[in-house]
Amino acid sequence: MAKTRVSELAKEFGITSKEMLSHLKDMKIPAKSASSALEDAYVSMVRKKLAPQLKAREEELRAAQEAEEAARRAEEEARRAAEEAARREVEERRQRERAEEERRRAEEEARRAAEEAKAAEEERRRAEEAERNRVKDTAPKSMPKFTSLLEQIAQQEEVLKQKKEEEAKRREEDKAKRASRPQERRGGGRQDRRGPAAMDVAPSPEKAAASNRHNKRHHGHEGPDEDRYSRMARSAEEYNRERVLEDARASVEEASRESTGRRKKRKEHRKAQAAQAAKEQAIQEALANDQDISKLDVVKVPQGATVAELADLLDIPASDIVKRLFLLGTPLTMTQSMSDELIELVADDLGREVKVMTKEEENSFTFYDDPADLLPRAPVVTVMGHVDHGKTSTLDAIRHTGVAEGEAGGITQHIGASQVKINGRTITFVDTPGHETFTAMRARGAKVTDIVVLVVAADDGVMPQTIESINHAKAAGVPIVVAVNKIDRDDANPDRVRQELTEYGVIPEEWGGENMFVNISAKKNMGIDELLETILLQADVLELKANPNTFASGYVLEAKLDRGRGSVATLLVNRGTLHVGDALVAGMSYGRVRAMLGQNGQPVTEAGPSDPVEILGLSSVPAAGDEFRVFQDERDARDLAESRSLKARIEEQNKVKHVTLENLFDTMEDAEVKELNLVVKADVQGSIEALSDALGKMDQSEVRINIIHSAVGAISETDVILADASNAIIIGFGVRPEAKARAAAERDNVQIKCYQVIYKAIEDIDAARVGMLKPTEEEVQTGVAEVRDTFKVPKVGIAAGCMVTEGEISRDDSVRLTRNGIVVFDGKMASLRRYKDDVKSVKAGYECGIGLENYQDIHPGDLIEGYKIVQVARTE
Ligand SMILES: Nc1nc2c(ncn2[C@@H]2O[C@H](COP(=O)(O)OP(=O)(O)OP(=O)(O)O)[C@@H](O)[C@H]2O)c(=O)[nH]1
Repeated sequence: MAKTRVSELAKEFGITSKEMLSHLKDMKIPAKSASSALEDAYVSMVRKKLAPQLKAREEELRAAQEAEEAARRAEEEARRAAEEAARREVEERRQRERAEEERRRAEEEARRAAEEAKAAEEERRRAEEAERNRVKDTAPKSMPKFTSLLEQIAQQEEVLKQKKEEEAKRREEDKAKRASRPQERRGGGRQDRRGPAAMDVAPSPEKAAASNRHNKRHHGHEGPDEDRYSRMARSAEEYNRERVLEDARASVEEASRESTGRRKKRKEHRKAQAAQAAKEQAIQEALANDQDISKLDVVKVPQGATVAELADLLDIPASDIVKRLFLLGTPLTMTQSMSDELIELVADDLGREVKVMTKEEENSFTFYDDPADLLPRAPVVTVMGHVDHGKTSTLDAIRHTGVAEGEAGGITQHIGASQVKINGRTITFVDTPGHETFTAMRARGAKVTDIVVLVVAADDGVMPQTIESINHAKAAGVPIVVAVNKIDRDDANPDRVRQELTEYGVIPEEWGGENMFVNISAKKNMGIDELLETILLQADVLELKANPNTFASGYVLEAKLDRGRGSVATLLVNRGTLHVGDALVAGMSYGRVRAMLGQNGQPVTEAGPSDPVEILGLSSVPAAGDEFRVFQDERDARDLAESRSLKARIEEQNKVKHVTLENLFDTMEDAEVKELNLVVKADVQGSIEALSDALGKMDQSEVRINIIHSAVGAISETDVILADASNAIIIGFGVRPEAKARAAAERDNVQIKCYQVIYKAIEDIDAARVGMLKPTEEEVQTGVAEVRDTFKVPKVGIAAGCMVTEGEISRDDSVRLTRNGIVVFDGKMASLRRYKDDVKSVKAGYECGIGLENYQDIHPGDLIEGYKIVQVARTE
């Protein structure tokens, strides 16, 4: 039940605190600034409300990320494709060049081979010719025979030559073929080179160079013997690769420049956010540990501080602030209080950091837990529902203790909350059913309930308090589990209950809603286990956790003054573990835990998160809903409690003096309003709350009822002194005045009224209120006199000689002079005389002289009516 800051919540949704504040405003959730603490109820409300938005945002982010990723991938792909295309282009060009070169070389070779063959043929023919000529010259008789032999040789040579030519031609064709198929040749090069044609022809110098180049390239360096074409091809390849790479890089850079800019901005924004968050965290941690946040250059400013107070806190001349306010268009004087926004604006303008502390924040604690320290805790449940729908019976069935039948005395101990175990798990129930307590606690900032069990009688359906309960639970953002009760009754109609509840947004899960429903009969003990299991299911959804290994904190559920045991308070721990002997502060009370009792009155030594426990040992009686916190040092606890009491007293005193522009007119009008001041003392806080609730509902337009002080405990002498000083009545519930108080009341004439039942007190107060109503004014005629004559009286003017005909006219009556039924004068008498004597009154049947104040125009025959304004008490 730790609170969550607006900034944390905003972070969770990935939005700015400002955006979150605007959402909160829309949802009518009170939050002043980024560091305002929010109740869990509000937090869950916000989470619920903003969940779709969060989801949408996540989607958006994911889509953006995906788009970015896709763009990046596309860029990469494009870059790779461009590189590949460039590489392929270079490769192809190189292949084309190589093929061209090969072809050219093959042609050259063929041409040279043909020339060589031609030259050799020429040579041979020339040698043959010479030989023939020589043989011819020296030939014997057998020459013809020899000649035919030569001819035969020549023929054979001719055949050989033809064969050679054919062979050369075939080789040429082969080469040409090989040149046009470089890949194939490379692939099967070895075989080809080993082939018969290759064996015949010695490798050409070009071929050797090419093979050299191949080897050298392979070894990563180039030699002077590298041929021109391969050099050209290589540099072309390099040039192309460089150019393509450069282009690709440029386009990648161009494409990513925009997103880099965005990334940079986002990074800066995140950095600023992180710094802000770190600072807020530091402030909150410091506050949580009661450290001085001024070390962080942050000034704590109480909410509603005046211009002068703010100046004082910031240690600057007030005129500086007044000037800034003027420029901001909100001129205020030194003693006027400032809104949170104004305080923050002005401080910001001054380059200062402030933390506006709400009263709640001043009195509440903020704790930080490492998520690793959090352990599951039991859910805390409040049972609500319409009167007589079976709240008590349900709780009773759950606890099997017979509370409903034995409320008057069946239970040994009643500490305000109880725990049940089911399937080895615990559930804590707040004992006081009904939304009044729930809301009263919530109004004090105490968030004790995790789950509401709404009991609806199946025979009665949705009733006014059912709706109220739903509204209260919803306002607090607490999930509702519906227990449809009394299903044992013949006229039970659980489906109708489900149907009716849908109208109020409570929709069963099986109908697509969010609420779990269980049919039960508290009386017949049916469905109770299922209800408990459902509560646990709901609790699982909530993932309730707390850190048990720290100093305890939580809320006061109920507190009272016990005759024998002193101040007794039921606490619900929501964090840490409470031990006997711990020093703690609860509201304005402090003390050491002298003893701790569990739900059945058994002594316990410690209480962990979600455990209710009754403690003894506090200095005074805290109020229900007060937050409590354990301190390491009792002195710190006492100091805090005392400073809180002092502050409360000062505030009480200052209350009447506070005038702001907003309440100025009210206060002026209030001068007409009567006040009935009360000092209320009671045995339990609940009675005080019930009374103030009832008083709040009375018509206070004419008589304002102020409870100037209320507390649990006997009526003391100080109460009487306070009542005397403030003209108040003392009301006591279940308490009596101490002897000294009684004596003081008698001495100071202070009324003390003691009651046992609340409605009687309310009746009396209402009677007193009516008694104090401004009486109505009524005119009462006193007498009538007829003007018979007029006289001139020296120094007075005209006086009328009259005869009183009706009643009795007195000197201090108001008079009306009428002529022919028309009022010509309405005012006071200047004189009333009989003969020469001034008289107090004149009765009917007597003559008298009447002078009117500042009026001379009196005629015989006029009537003078005497009248009085009397105040008549009202009966409402
Ligand atoms: N038939 C039947 N009667 C029930 C059941 N549960 C409660 N009742 C009766 O309903 C009446 C009201 O029950 P309570 O438990 O006092 O109801 P409640 O809501 O606590 O009432 P308040 O405290 O007055 O608001 C009692 O007479 C119970 O006996 C049930 O399951 N079946």
